[in-house]
Amino acid sequence: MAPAGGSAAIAIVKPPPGHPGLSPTPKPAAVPLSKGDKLCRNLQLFGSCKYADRGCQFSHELPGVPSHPASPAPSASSSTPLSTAVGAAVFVPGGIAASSSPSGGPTGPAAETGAMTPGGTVMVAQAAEFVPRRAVTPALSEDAAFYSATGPSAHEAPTDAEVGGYEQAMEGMAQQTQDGLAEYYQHAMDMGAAEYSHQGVPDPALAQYDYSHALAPPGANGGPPGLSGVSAAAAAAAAAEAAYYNNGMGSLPPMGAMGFSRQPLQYHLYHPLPSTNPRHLSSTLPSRNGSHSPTTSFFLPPALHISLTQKSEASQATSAVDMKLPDEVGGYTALLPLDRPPSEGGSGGGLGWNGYRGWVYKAWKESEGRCYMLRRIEGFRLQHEAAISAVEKWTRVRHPGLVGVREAFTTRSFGDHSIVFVYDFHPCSQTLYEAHLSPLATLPPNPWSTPLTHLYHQAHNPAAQPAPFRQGRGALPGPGPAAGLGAANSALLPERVLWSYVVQIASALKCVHSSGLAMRTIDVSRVLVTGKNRVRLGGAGILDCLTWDGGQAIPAHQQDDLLSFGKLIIALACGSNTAVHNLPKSVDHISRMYSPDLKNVVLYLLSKPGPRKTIEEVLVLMGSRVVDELNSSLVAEDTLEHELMRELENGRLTRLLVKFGFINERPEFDHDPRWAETGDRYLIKLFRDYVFHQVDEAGRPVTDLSHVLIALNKLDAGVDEKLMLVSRDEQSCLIVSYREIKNCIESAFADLSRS
Ligand SMILES: Nc1ncnc2c1ncn2[C@@H]1O[C@H](COP(=O)(O)OP(=O)(O)OP(=O)(O)O)[C@@H](O)[C@H]1O
Repeated sequence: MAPAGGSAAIAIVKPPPGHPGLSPTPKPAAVPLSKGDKLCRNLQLFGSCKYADRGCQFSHELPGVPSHPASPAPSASSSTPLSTAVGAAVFVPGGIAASSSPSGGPTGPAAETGAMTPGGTVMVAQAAEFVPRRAVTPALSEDAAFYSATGPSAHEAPTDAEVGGYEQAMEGMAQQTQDGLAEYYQHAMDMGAAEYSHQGVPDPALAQYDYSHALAPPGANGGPPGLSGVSAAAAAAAAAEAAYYNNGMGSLPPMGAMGFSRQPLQYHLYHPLPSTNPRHLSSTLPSRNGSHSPTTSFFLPPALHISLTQKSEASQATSAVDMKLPDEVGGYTALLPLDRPPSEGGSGGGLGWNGYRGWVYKAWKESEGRCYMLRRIEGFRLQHEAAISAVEKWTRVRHPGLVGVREAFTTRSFGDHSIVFVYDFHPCSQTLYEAHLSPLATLPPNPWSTPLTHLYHQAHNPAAQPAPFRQGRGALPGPGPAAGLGAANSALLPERVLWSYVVQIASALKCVHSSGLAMRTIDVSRVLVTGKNRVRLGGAGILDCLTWDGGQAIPAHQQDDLLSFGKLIIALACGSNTAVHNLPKSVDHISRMYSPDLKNVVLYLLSKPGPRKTIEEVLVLMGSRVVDELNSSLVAEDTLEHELMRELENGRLTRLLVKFGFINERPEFDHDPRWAETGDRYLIKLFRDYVFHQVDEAGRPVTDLSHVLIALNKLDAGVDEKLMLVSRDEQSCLIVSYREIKNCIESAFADLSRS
């Protein structure tokens, strides 16, 4: 297309050979120009510069174009769009113009000077490339090589400058990405760091026992010395994997040889810790009326979620090192020691069992797929077969305040004569001593617990003490140690918590004593704290077995239980295990710091044994405290609460059933024998049949308790759900909602009550 020339408002110029629109070859480096030689950018961008005559120092002369092109003569063509005007510049899209001519550029006179951009501006051959101010990355800077997303083609070998610029740009990007990731992973590792220290990594405290020699030397598992536990485990797993594949697919080596060790879960990936941002936090806090916001009420509260996950992990925990323990003991496998060494506040396999040393393990019962706690009494030789039968009685005692007893057996699997007592396992539990009295009571609950609760607490209040159950001491302000009583812990146990413990222990003792047994292990190092303010008596049946006397001394042992109970309260109230040695001072401390009720209970428990001194009497003495405790929210999220809830529910349903009975068993009401058969009452009668008198196709009675409970609960709630009631002769059928039936019952009962 050859323009006529002359009348065109803007001359068509030939794009320069090196223009990126014509050729993918790199742009030659710009020749340095003086200010006066540089083309004004206004001219490039807008086609004119209004400061051209008012001091703009840049050049306004387009090469080959008069500095002030003659104004086009007013003509019809002046109103014609530029692109269609005769002689108008031809729009040359970048990249394709190159193919318009075999010579590599558009032809014609106008092509000599410049090309028109879509904006109608002129691109000039020697114009300096416009570089936006934001373009600061090396790849986009003036000196950088031209970057093509597809990379240089084979016939266009990139120059060193291009390669350098590109690499520099990529390195910059990679560095940024790496920094970001490194920061992210560092954060993640920080959050999970404590987790690693307890999972799959030997607890250093265990090293001082017999297990120490079993610790793998640095680098023994293929990793370099000093390799962290996690990466060492990963290396071991990788080595095992390599061995597996090198062996040929499918020839799996035995598990032990593979040495796979379980990787700790990254909880923060599944359940991010709640935001500490006050704006976000407010949405997770209960509202003023105590209810949670609708957005959060669908989910478990974070603390509960973490605690449950923590307990689950503690149950699954295994040791990454060989503890030199038997593979199997009486059907229990995967033994894991739970004793804490004295350096961590435990007795570390103390001689507290009538002079015998006791050890505690978590173990799995393969046949049940459940976890249990084994307490092994080392070096004990059973003299009387009957002694072990004493444990059988204990297996029948079930109480939420007692660590359940499962069985007992003798074994030589440990290389000696041992007797093993099997109990329910309560993950993440501590003894009362560890929780409240140990000078090291700020340590985590036990070596195999995951520390997420601590992270949670730290995230919210870094200054707060970490352990989940330690809300009593350390966190709350108190008057300080009980002076002169050898107090091991500085803060006062709140009375509310103390009463909670006392009531729970008394309730468990009552159950034990009324079963004709005696605990004999009421001591701060035998009572377990298994949840928030939840305690359970542990070690049941052991002393019965070790000091077998045919059960003759049970009454005396029951009296001892009461005495020990009093001593335990003193120890907790005074914050010291030795406070009981200075009774007058201890009682004085209690009367100053706690209510008179508590002092009375303690004095009663410490009084002389006698036939009239019983646990029932203690409960009477506690009086309203027992009721308070049952209504208390302190025992939330635990068995006791669930049992209480069930009681409440039963009570509610019982009231409902009583109403039913009243209504249906009153044929004589109002001198109308058909009262219960007519009006709204007929509906109730049909509903009673629906709930209690279901029959199958053959007319046989169906006794489905869950159907009864579900129907009664829906009735109690008065839901809108509809149900179909059918008469016994199947001649009438009614569709009503639970709400309507509830209203009928209420009004019928009200009629009865009025009569
Ligand atoms: N039933 C149980 N379930 C879960 N863990 C338990 C159970 N019983 C005890 N433990 C754990 O075992 C640890 C040691 O308990 P133990 O009763 O042996 O205390 P101790 O102070 O070491 O006494 P001793 O060594 O004299 O027997 C406790 O810290 C507790 O975490």
